[in-house]
Amino acid sequence: MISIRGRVAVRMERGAIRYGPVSTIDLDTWRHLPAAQQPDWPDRAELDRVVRELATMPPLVFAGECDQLKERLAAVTRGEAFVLQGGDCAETFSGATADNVRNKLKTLLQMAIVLTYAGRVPVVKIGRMAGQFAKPRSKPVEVRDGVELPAYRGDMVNGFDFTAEARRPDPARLLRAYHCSAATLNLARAFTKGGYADLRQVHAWNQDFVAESPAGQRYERLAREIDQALAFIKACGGDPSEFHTVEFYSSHEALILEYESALTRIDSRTGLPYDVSAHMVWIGERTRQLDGAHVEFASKIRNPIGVKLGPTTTPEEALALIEKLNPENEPGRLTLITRMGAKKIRDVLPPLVEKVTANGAAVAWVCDPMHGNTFEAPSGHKTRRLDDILDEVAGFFEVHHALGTHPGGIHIEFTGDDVTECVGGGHEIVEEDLALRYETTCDPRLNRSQSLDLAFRVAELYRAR
Ligand SMILES: O=C[C@H](O)[C@H](O)COP(=O)(O)O
Ligand SMILES: C=C(OP(=O)(O)O)C(=O)O
Repeated sequence: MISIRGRVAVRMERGAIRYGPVSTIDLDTWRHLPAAQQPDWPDRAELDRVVRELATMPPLVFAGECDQLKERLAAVTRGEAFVLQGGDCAETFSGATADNVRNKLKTLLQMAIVLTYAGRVPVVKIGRMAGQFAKPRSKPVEVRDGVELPAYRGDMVNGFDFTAEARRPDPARLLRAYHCSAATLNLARAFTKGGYADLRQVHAWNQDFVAESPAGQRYERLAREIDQALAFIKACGGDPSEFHTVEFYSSHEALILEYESALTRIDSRTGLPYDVSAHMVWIGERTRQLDGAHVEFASKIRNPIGVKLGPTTTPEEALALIEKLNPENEPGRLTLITRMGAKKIRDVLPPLVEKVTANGAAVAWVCDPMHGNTFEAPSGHKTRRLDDILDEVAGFFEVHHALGTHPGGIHIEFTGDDVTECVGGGHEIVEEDLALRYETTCDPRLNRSQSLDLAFRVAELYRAR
């Protein structure tokens, strides 16, 4: 049991340091509550051994970085910045390669540039990366040709192959998830701080297949305008090398509580607990029960937290979650990620936003236009239509516009590759194309040109407000 009792806290508040006693924080209270979507670990002793080992591992992120992200999200809450959160649906161990990480970052950087330049808004860049290795599932088992096996729950838990051996939950995978997260984050930090993300590289991110797509060509025109703007800044005596690095943050769904709990540490500056597996973690639609273990766990850590809200969420539930997760109403602490579906958003989002706003809750509103818009194509592939995704985003902007609240960002599943998992887009992918390059292990992701299509549309919507 990890607990901190009677410690002295040092809290940074608006630059001032405040000292005060921390009340008893028992970080294990989640263990007494029902935890949805947890694997049925066959070997408890092995799990305990792995958890003990994880607890000795260095942090993947620092508490101070989590606080910095919280400040950035506070700006989103005030309507001064926009969140771009995205990456894989499910990262895989074999996918933790230099090429994959670079391609995903390229997509994120290109989208962020479109939003910043065309949308005229500072963008907070958060990857669904370096830890997104666990998935909640609709059914605990999968049946193929009469054979029933445990569902694939992400590489952190079991293997994707449809064999009894692969599908057996294996605690050693928690350690591998940690190491893959470390390698991915290390590379992401190198790319974003070491010159690759330099604004003067805007053209370099647009090479390979995407350059030929209509979105890639549109991007190239925008990149040329940025060149001119940088030349202008230089001519005025400014220093374009100021745009040499970007801030990048990691995030994933805090699903497997043994893993998240083993990576929760007491910050030496403040005496407060942070989940150092990522800068931000979120609670999924399937695990956001108010009296459940995930909400309890998240209520104890000091990271910025996201909560997914699906179409059945009532305003009372949203308010209760806010009260539990952000009782001090700290701006930047809580992001509500709505995933309603294009057909429902215009009906179900307004009462939520109205009640939460009337309550004075400081939250960032982010739109996940992916998870409410999945359907099965005749070929059996799970897919999403880019048009539905764009429509949900448009509905999100309409609702916030009508209520005078800030549409604070988007949360999406994309890849840096030329996959064929979602239909539509400038390089029209039709249902018959899905089998060509369908590589996701769970939900369908936007490819790079579809992601750019989306970024241009979001930038237009943001500017039009
Ligand atoms: O990514 C989200 C969920 O894990 C996913 O939508 C569940 O998919 P399933 O319905 O195939 O289990
Ligand atoms: C499972 C996910 O979403 P949701 O909880 O909204 O279904 C996800 O984002 O991977």
